[in-house]
Amino acid sequence: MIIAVDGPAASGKGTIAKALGRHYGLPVLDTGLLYRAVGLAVLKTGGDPDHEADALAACAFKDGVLADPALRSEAVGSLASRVSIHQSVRQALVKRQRDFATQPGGAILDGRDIATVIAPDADAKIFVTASVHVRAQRRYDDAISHGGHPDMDSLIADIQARDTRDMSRDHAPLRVADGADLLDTSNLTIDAAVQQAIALVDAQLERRPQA
Ligand SMILES: Nc1ncnc2c1ncn2[C@@H]1O[C@H](COP(=O)(O)OP(=O)(O)O)[C@@H](O)[C@H]1O
Ligand SMILES: Nc1ccn([C@@H]2O[C@H](COP(=O)(O)OP(=O)(O)O)[C@@H](O)[C@H]2O)c(=O)n1
Repeated sequence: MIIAVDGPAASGKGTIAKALGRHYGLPVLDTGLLYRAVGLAVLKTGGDPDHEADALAACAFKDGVLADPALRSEAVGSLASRVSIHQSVRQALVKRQRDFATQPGGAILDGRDIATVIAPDADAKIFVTASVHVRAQRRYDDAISHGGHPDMDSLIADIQARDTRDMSRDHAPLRVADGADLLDTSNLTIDAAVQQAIALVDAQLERRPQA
């Protein structure tokens, strides 16, 4: 069984994907980390994230990089959204994601194009969203809890810039896939969002054609 969870930055898709993983006993891949690893590698090698050849050269990272806490920063998230517009970069990361998706027993993947490109035949598809303001507030609270000094206006601007880039790119733009259910978490606690996600997945699994 494959469950696809897509959505914009800080919508709560990672939190929901992990909770679904615990509920259904399935492994979870945060595919954003792959693009973040490419963004970080470009930064470290002094390349230009907007230059396709530089970004493609950065795709040959080792799996160990995915545990690097430096991947989690807002700056690397922004670099990730710049390298991810290149078709060759997306192509270089497809096999890793499909191998994970098709492992025996099933898997959950969260990202931007899981239900549209990576696993269009997924058994369940959820598109998680929330208002820009709520998403910026979540990033703000995260930064405060890690001892940071975030600026709300720049967080809002970063999220809006990332949404625009992710939704308007030519290859695998962020959009709600055919057959996906929308889950707006703006006014939901984490627990309520997870319960709704489980209910939506269960309902989609029920509707699956019987083999
Ligand atoms: N429904 C929710 N209500 C409040 N906070 C949430 C909710 N869902 C997620 N969060 C918090 O918002 C932040 C971003 O969530 P995350 O799941 O990492 O988003 P994404 O994977 O979409 O970027 C985290 O600190 C998470 O704990
Ligand atoms: N499947 C995916 C996952 C991420 N990405 C890109 O990688 C960036 C970072 O993704 P992420 O999921 O780590 O970002 P957050 O939602 O956690 O902020 C996104 O803004 C996208 O541009 C993508 O293009 N396709």
